[in-house]
Amino acid sequence: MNKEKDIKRKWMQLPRNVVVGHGVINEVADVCDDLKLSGPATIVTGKTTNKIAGEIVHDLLEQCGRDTDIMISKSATMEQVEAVIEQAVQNRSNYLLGVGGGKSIDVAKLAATKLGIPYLSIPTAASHDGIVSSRASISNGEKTTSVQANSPMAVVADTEIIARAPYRLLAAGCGDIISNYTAVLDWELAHRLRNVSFSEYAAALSRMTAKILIDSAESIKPDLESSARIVVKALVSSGVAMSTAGSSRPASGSEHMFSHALDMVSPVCAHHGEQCAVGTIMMMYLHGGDWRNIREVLKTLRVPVSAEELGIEDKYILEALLVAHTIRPQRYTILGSGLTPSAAEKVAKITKVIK
Ligand SMILES: NC(=O)C1=CN([C@@H]2O[C@H](COP(=O)(O)OP(=O)(O)OC[C@H]3O[C@@H](n4cnc5c(N)ncnc54)[C@H](O)[C@@H]3O)[C@@H](O)[C@H]2O)C=CC1
Ligand SMILES: O=C(CO)COP(=O)(O)O
Ligand SMILES: [Zn+2]
Repeated sequence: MNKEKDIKRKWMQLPRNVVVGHGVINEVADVCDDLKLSGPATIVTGKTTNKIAGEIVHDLLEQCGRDTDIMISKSATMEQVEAVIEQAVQNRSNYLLGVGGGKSIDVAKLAATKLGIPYLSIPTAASHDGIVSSRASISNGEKTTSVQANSPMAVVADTEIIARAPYRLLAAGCGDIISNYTAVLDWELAHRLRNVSFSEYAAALSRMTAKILIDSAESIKPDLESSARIVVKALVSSGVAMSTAGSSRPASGSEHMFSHALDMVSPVCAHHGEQCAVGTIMMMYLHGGDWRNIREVLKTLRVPVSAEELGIEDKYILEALLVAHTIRPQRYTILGSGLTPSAAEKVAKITKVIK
């Protein structure tokens, strides 16, 4: 047998340009020129983020003679993806620009992928690591699924804009990064118990990103552009880990399943990264790891560490813990085939997530 034929093939998609810094939004037309993007474009943004950056991007492109349209997306659902596709086809758009939080970027990402056109990722907050990744987290009304999508052709992360966003969003981004620890532990477990394919490089990059962020925790503070820069770099690095793996596995495990479950069961939700952070404390306890240290670092960063701080009732934390394993049944994690009600209460109480 020819052993060379057994070597797995891999196709990694990464952005061509990653532009990070003060005022870089002003370079958006140059980035489009560099990528040879021409013709009409559609900006996918949110109601708030349109005022913060969507309109700026629109005006900058129009000033350069680029016909640009704005579409306000309300949520990260298939419906919104279809609506963007319809508008982009009507406008004969040659490329999209996702401007805003994780939801606008994910909608632009999946719509561009389905249309077979490029897109740019222009985050207005460092709240999630989907800025760079080749995955889109889309809800079908019941569950959030992680869909394979194209990586952005370019990322334009203006740290001046990002630093002006509420600190809570930056803290949420830190939570999303710190959750890499339990995500990788779950991935290793699935590799050992279920023979799930595993990438040492993606896992090491993901863990290293979380470690660098934790080591920088003391210097991450509100209203500091240098803090926004630290977190953006970590989010880019974590997204590259996902793109390297061709899966969200390096950055999404049981703690993310808990967060997605909370989105389903709780009438009130906190930010994605905040919910993942609380999930990380509990899943680290289940893994037998140093959950107390994770909790302390999150407190230093002013990331919520309890149901009360999330603004979510204890009963929904318990409900989410009980259904989290059903969110992605194919994704094996420390939750296995589910927790019993008494185990769920125990983990949430011991880790001080509920009283
Ligand atoms: N595709 C991927 O690999 C990943 C996807 N995600 C997804 O991303 C989403 C979470 O991202 P988020 O940004 O937390 O959610 P989001 O898009 O809902 O934004 C959170 C809030 O922040 C506001 N906001 C954004 N920038 C602002 C600014 N500069 N000033 C004031 N307000 C601002 C938005 O208007 C929104 O109300 C989830 O749907 C999650 O599943 C998260 C991580 C990775
Ligand atoms: O949020 C993610 C990584 O931070 C990845 O998204 P999923 O949990 O939808 O796979
Ligand atoms: Zn996440």
